[in-house]
Amino acid sequence: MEKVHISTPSKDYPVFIEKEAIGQLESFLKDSNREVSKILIITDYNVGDLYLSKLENSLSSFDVTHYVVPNGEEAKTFEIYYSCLSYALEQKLDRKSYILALGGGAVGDLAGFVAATYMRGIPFIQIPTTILAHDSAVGGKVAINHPLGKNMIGAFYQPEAVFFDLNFLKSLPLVEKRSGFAEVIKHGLIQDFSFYEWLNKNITSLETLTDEQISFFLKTGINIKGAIVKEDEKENGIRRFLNFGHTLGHAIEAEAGYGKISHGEAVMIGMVYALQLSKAVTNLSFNMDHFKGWLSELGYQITVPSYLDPKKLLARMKQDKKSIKQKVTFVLLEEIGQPMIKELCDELILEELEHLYTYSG
Ligand SMILES: NC(=O)c1ccc[n+]([C@@H]2O[C@H](COP(=O)([O-])OP(=O)(O)OC[C@H]3O[C@@H](n4cnc5c(N)ncnc54)[C@H](O)[C@@H]3O)[C@@H](O)[C@H]2O)c1
Ligand SMILES: O=C(O)C(=O)C[C@@H](O)[C@H](O)[C@H](O)COP(=O)(O)O
Ligand SMILES: [Zn+2]
Repeated sequence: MEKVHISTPSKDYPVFIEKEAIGQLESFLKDSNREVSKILIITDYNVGDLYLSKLENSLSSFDVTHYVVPNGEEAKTFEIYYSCLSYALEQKLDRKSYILALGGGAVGDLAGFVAATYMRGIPFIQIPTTILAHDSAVGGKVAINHPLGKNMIGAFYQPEAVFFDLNFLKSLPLVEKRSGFAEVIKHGLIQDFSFYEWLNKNITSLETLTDEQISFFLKTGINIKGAIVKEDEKENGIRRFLNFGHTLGHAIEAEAGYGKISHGEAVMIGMVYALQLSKAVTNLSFNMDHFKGWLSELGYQITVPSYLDPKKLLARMKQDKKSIKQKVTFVLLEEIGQPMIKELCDELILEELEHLYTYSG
């Protein structure tokens, strides 16, 4: 079984990446060092319909229950978080119980936060089912949203393991592939020029991705993220680079209403913006026309929807977790693969934002 090892100050854990990876889950849990009193699987309606019974059947020697939450961002609310905790209490989960997050990043973020806070923390395992979740399932950021900001209520809480079963990706709709692939491109842009070049050269359509391509870019992305999280688990320094494109991306998601524009698509607009800002601030040398042409080929919409007011987006960006005293801080690039952190003035932020309303791909 292919394995990436994640090492952080709070926990070391394996990420298994393979077709039929969940076939190994039961033996992982039966490891003599573990005592598993009960398992709660948290999933959403879409993923539950597709894969819940398969997962439950693979865990027949354990006492397993499940809780199904709404699809997508609707799962990352205080009400759903509270309902998961109530269900866990009703089912008498204890400190030897495991929570399994079966789904994309929304389920992973929610279930991880439930695990982090139930009885002050019980073990959990990520079972990602989207391309995007190569990012969200690794690194231990777990959270729910608040109407005033994305992921504002959360924790750093690492899973015991990640089981990335590549067969689950077969049912992923094109829009979700596009959302997830944005974070793959992010990993190349911030840390590895040759990986970015490989993606740019080899991935010309998201409809015809091969298993080999998917497996390669997921592993490379996870390795890039793992190396950063190893150095800076709690985001005091270089982990902020993983937020490339998110300053505007999160503002767009919140301002449009969670779930209206997918996380990856919002982050992609945010990355185009951050690249534009980098050109203005760091003299980044990068062929934007070529980049935007590639994104159009892949079907990305890279303009800010006209119904979003730039001043409201600026106000949202001031609430970003990287902002201190309402000064907006961006991840910029000096070169592809060389990120830096820079606080920018409101005038430049708004001036460059205007360009994103007019560009057509
Ligand atoms: N914690 C982190 O480090 C981190 C990193 C990146 C993103 N995120 C968060 O992740 C979330 C986005 O995650 P996502 O893009 O995986 O989306 P998601 O979990 O919202 O899933 C997207 C949609 O795809 C469906 N789906 C999931 N897997 C499927 C499958 N295999 N087949 C068919 N349909 C499937 C879901 O039901 C949902 O409708 C955002 O909330 C974002 O903030 C967190
Ligand atoms: O792992 C990280 O660190 C990231 O920033 C990864 C991002 O892709 C992800 O969307 C994360 O949830 C954003 O975190 P936030 O702290 O800005 O909410
Ligand atoms: Zn993200």
